Amino acid sequence: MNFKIALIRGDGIGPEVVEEAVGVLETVGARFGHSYEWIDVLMGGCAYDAKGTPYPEGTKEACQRADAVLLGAVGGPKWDNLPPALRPEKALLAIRSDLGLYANLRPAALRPALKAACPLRSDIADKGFDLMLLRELTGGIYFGERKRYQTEDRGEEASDLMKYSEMEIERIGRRAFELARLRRKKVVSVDKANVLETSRLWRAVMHRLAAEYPDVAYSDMLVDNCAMQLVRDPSFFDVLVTENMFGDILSDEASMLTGSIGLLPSASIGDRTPGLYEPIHGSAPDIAGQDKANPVAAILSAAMMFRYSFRLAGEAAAIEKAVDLALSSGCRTADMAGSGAPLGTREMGKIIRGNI
Ligand SMILES: NC(=O)c1ccc[n+]([C@@H]2O[C@H](COP(=O)([O-])OP(=O)(O)OC[C@H]3O[C@@H](n4cnc5c(N)ncnc54)[C@H](O)[C@@H]3O)[C@@H](O)[C@H]2O)c1
Ligand SMILES: CC(C)[C@H](C(=O)O)[C@@H](O)C(=O)O
Ligand SMILES: [Mg+2]
Repeated sequence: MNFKIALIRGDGIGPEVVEEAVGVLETVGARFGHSYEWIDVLMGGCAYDAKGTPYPEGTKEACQRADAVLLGAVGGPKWDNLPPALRPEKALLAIRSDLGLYANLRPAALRPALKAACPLRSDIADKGFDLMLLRELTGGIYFGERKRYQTEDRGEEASDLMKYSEMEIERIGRRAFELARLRRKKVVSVDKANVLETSRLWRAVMHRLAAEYPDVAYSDMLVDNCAMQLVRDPSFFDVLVTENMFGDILSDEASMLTGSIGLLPSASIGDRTPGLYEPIHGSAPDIAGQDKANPVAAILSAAMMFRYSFRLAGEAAAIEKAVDLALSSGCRTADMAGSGAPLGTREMGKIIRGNI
């Protein structure tokens, strides 16, 4: 088959890890008989530098015309003092929203070769874990009205509005139950219903849905407790569904249990639009341009593209096996190397390609 893939290489380590993911896609293409049309799309700080805006005209349309989008990361200190509307992160939120990508799948699994890298107690690490964090991606506090104004007697004041509709909660909730049916049939919904009204609505909708999926075990959990339960024993979780900001924070936490944030991929999916695939990590300005970044998260994002956009599970599994083989033969980038000698980004990518 021929796939049209939009590439948003982005900033910092973004271009470095996307390059390795593209190499892996090419290798999988050669092995399984697929070809690609690559469409380079400008977005983020690099787009601001080139065009004066992080989200140039035509970026959205180019992504809409593609079969899938692969993104590295955007942002970095160079652009941190721009006005909010010109910040690279604003473009990231815009593309997610414009493509209707409300469901963000962030799998966090302890890869067999990395048990020793897991910071949890050894008896817990030995059990392993494999959870799917499902993050609502186009609503909540990320998209509510923001204000900043001067008061008469309290100095400056700022507010960010957190808002959710039943429709937004129901569609992500259904995704959670459907995903759980393909896994271990367990959903934990994470909220802050002891304080937030949005969470009380979230919980009410989830309970209504749970009644429609009696074959799936359902429970609620408060987000502070969830942060603790994740580091106590992540094997408790199968599908964890939560709102936008809680999902952002909990997924970085979960990543470290797998050994490094450089390992975790994500898929952002809507109803009828191309999916967007990206590592959960950022542009890592501290290591950018040094051939130090771990390309595995981007490479596993390419595997998710095969699984969720192209519905080709064999190709996805081939990539995942190639990553596991590299890890079990001791290949480690600096973020995972401990006191051992680390491999560079390009070398790691080359070994994974060779394993396919
Ligand atoms: N999807 C995205 O585009 C995205 C996601 C998160 C952060 N960001 C942006 O990235 C910039 C930096 O953010 P941050 O420093 O808070 O988070 P970050 O994820 O970029 O980096 C956090 C730490 O993890 C390390 N790290 C991240 N990815 C790695 C990899 N693949 N291999 C090895 N080490 C890795 C970094 O070196 C750093 O020490 C900010 O501008 C932020 O807004 C973008
Ligand atoms: C860069 C930032 C806007 C983004 C988010 O918060 O969604 C990032 O942290 C992520 O996890 O993809
Ligand atoms: Mg994040």
